[in-house]
This record gives sequence, C-alpha cells and structure tokens, in this order.
Amino acid sequence: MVLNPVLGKLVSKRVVLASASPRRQEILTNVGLRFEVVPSWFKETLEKSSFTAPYEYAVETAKQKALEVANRMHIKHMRTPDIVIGADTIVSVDKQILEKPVDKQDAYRMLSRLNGKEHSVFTGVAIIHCHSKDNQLEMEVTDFYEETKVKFSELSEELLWEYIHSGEPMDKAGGYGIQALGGMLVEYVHGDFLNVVGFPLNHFCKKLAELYYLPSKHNIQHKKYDSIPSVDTFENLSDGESSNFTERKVASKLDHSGMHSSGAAYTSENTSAVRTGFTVPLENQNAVSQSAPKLPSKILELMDGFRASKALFVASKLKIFDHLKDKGPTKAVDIANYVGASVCGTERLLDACASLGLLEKTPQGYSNTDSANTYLTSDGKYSLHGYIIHSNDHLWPLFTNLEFAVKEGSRQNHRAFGKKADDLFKDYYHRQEVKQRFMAAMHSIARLTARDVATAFDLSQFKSACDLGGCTGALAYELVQVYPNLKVTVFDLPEVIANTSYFQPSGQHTAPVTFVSGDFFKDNLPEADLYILSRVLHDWPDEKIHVLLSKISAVCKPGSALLVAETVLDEQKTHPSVAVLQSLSMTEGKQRSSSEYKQLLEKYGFTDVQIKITGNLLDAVLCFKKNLSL
Ligand SMILES: Cc1cn([C@@H]2O[C@H](COP(=O)(O)OP(=O)(O)OP(=O)(O)O)[C@@H](O)[C@H]2O)c(=O)[nH]c1=O
Repeated sequence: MVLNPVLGKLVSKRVVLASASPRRQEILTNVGLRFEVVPSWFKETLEKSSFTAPYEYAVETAKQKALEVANRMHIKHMRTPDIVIGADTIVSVDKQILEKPVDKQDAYRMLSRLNGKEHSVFTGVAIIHCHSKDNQLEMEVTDFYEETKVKFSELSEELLWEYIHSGEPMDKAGGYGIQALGGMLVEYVHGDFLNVVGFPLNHFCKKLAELYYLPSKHNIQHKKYDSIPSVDTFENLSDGESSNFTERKVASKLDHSGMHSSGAAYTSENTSAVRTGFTVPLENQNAVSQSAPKLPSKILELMDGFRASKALFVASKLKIFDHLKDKGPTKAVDIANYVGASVCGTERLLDACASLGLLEKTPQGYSNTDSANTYLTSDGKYSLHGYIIHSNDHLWPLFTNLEFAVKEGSRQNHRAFGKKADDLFKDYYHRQEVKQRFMAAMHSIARLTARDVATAFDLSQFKSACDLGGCTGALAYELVQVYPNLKVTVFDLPEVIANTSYFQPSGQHTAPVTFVSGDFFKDNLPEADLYILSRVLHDWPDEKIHVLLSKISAVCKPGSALLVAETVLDEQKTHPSVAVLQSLSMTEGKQRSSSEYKQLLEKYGFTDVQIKITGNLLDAVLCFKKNLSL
C-alpha cells in the first residue's frame, strides 16, 4: 500500500534510485515506493569553491549522479527509465563542506570540527523524468534541497575515538550516522530528521505533488505548493503523460546557458528541461498552447512501433549497416545496388532509418550513427544483429499470431511455421541455418549482458564454474577475463557444442573455458563450485525446472553456489516490460519476481539468496547450497 497518493502516481512508472546508500533505499522502500537501484558512477569531485553556497554543491552533485544513471541506462543498457532519483548529503560547518571521511583520521578531523557546535546537513535531490524519443534521451530535471540543523554535545576525545572505531562513520557524510550510534552525540535537531539520514522524504513528496498536481487554468500562475495535497485534491490528478508534469514542461523555458558534463543543455531553474539532440517544437515554447489537447505520444509511439521494428529488421537483414560501416556518406542508389533492391524502396527505408536515429542523412548521402556501428553491424563485439534477425524470422511470425496465442493460451508455432514444436529447442536445432541463427541471437544478448552478470557479485572465491546451457560460451569467456583463476565448463547439447567454434573470441586466451556436450535434464552434470543458469529458467515449465534444480542441488556440495541470470520482475510483475512482453511468446515457462526466485531456489536447498538488479537486460541471483552441518 502506498499511503501517500503522490507516491501512488509513481506506481506504474519505472523508477530508478541512482544511489548506493542503503539508508535512501530504506526510506523510500518504507513508504511503499517500488524502484530499481542503479548506483551512480559519477565521481563526487565537483570543485567546491565554484559554488557560492554549500547546498548548490549538493544539488549539482545529486543532479550529476542522476544524469549519469539516466544516460547510462539509455545508451549502454538501452533501458530508458521513467524517473531517476539522485541525492547527495553533505554536512556544512564554518562554510566548509564535509563529505564521507576517507579514513579514521579524516573521520576524527570531521567529528572534532562538529564537536559542541551546531552545523547544517544539506541533502540535494534531483528528480529526472526521462523519455526516449527517436532514440534520443529527453530529460526534465527537477531539483531541490533541504537543510536540517544539528547540534553536537561537547564530546571527549575518548568518546570520539570509540565512536570512530565502531566503523559507523566511514560511509556517512560528516562522519556520523544520526540514526544509529551517532544519535548519542546529538543534542538537538531542527528540521527533517530523515534529511540528515540521507533523504528529505517530506520535501520529496511536496515536490512530486507540485509536479503531478493538475492546477486549473486560473491558478496555474499563482498556485503555491507548500504542502502535500490532501487525498481529495488528488482526485484531480491525471495519469501518466496527461499529468501536470507535461503541462509544466510546456511552460518551462529552455535556457541554453547551462551544459552538463555530457554536453546536454539544461536550465538552472527549479524545474528544467534537458534535451539531447533535438529541437523544441515551436508550440512548446509558447505557454498559450497549454490549453490545447496534448498528443498521446506514448500511445502513438506504440501504434507505430511495429513499423519501426520492421524497418530495423529489414535494414539489418539487407546488411545495410554492415555496408555503411567505416564508409563516408553513401548515396541511396549505391546502397540499393549493393543490396540488390529497388532504388525507391531503399531510399524510403534509409529515410525511415534516419528518422529512427539509426542512420545519419546529409546531402552527401547516408552513414551509420555511432550506435549503428556498435550494435547493428554484424561483427561488432556488442552486435545485436543475431537477435534482430531472430526477432524478424522467429518472433515476428509468432507475434503476428498473438491474438490466437492469447485466446488459446499457447505458443503458435503451428500457425507461424506450419509445424508444432513438441520440444522448445527441437525446431531450432533441426536445420543448420536455424541453429546458427538461434545461437547468434543468444550470443548477442549474452555478449551485451555478460560483464554486468559476471560482476554483479564477487565470484573470486570460486575455482570452477559450469555454465549450464552456456551456448556459445560468451558468459564463460567474460567470467574468465574478470576472474583469472576461474575455470569454466560450458555444458550444452551436442548440436550446440559442435557449432561453438565460430563464436570463439579472437585474441583471448581460451584455455580456461572448456565445452562439454550433454543434456542437463538427462546427463550427469560436470563438477563445479559454481553452477550457472543464464536465461534458462524462464523457458521451462515447472516439471522440467524441478528435474533441473533437483539435479543441481544434488551435485552441489555444501558451500557451492548457483548463479541465475534472468530479468527479475518487480513484485507486481509489470516491469521491466522487456520481460513482461517476452512472456507473450507463451513458452511453457514464466518470468519471476525476486520473491519467486527466492522461494524457488530455497525449495531446492539453496540459502542466502541475493538478488542484484543490474540495470542491464539480465539481473543476477546468487544463492548457496545449504551447509548440512548448520
Ligand atoms: C549525516 C548522515 C549521513 N548519512 C549517510 O551519508 C551518506 C552521504 O553520502 P552521499 O554521497 O550523499 O551518498 P552515498 O552513500 O555515497 O550514496 P550515493 O547516492 O550512491 O552517492 C548517505 O549514504 C547518507 O545516508 C547517514 O546515514 N546518517 C547521517 O546522519
């Protein structure tokens, strides 16, 4: 339950907390907000002397933390969140800014400065609303700060050192945690206590109310938002894109005076627009247009989505991106000749790709965008070409029959391909060409996700791993790069193992990876300290999973572990949509939430189940075989 209706407005949104702070996670979880945690990689190294007031530093740092995550998720992980929240807490005393101490001596220096005095704790917060339009990331930044005054008692040296040796100060601004032992140092607090802990919840809710409350025409200029509206008021709230958030966006002026580190312009106003690579439509610069009905852009985008997907598929199939790689601008007629297609048809396809941000068009011709070079050419390290072709040749026909799939509740292989696959993978492996296509598709996703899966947990304690259904070995090769002492066995069907040589990485020492053929439902599993199931569990029905997990549990020695890589659903099972939409293929398996994975794995004797949402297409779940002596 979400008590506060403002937070309720976020229920259907993909919210990301760009913070590693466990306190922030707890404060927001406690009020029922559902979000994904993607810690920011932004280094807190802004030049403090360039800010006139300490809170400006906290706000800017919060903003940069959130922008970094929004950009990374959009570009690197191709998962654009709806909202990214960033925060930064600092302590200010005698015009100095104190952050987290670097060591015990530093903690002592900080606590001594605070001793017996009043200081201010500032938390800067940035709320970034993101939209992906024509593959460009559009962001709207709202930021604010909260100040709380805290006074320390006069404390003895001995007490300060005792406190420092407790270890508590090290990951906390100013070197103390008011919510725990540090509470004993504090004489009084004036202001929001949670602001000191790391997140000004009350101010955050007010800010959301400001963003989502739809004011009438009369009060649009004058309404002051200094309280969280009552539930009644919230009956005026509208949903999603028709909310006041869009209204405010229309009213905001675009001020190109500010540039953030990635070069996108944003205003320094409280609510501001960050726009990357696009111009503001004229009507949006004019506040008069507020009364005009807004385009339901999300719905229109969905309505057209199939055309966009198919344009991408056909351009990939015709190898247009391969042809344009490392080439200057090329005329449509030359591309048409190369691909053996009509000039007029090719030109329309090229224009469509340019409009989707996949190609660049100049008077000299068409060329690849950077992301086309990286992801759409067939031989790139992070090429998605294999998965795109699989989507066109396999998923598209299945989804064309979605209506039957929903009505009958079953996979539509017979309608799509004229035959019923009695076993999920039999059809794939029947023909060489289909087998290669499927392996290339799996390879694409594995390459793109391998680093995040391999580093989601510290696996350096394991000497040997066995990747069950490890296909081309993409994850295995990544694991041995990250953990040089690890040896990985890739275990997969003989038909798969026979075709893996094509996918071996070049220029990498391949010895720590070996391939063993077998059927993980029937054959003995190779011995290992760590078993891996990447993108396996969601494909199979409960009976098959029972066979597989029972076998793994039986061979796993106490203390050994199982790493599962899947897209983990939120508890409501509506996000991330990539997994929810995948379910529509109607395989007999299913996607699961964190609690479902935990329950499933515990049922087979695994404990200490830890789940890491990576922000990439695959998340990671690590669990350990129960120690019998416990
Ligand atoms: C004064 C005080 C601070 N904190 C913690 O101090 C960190 C500040 O550092 P930050 O840079 O704002 O955040 P972070 O922890 O580095 O996380 P991130 O957002 O990823 O930068 C946050 O954790 C806060 O809770 C407490 O837990 N209790 C207190 O009384």
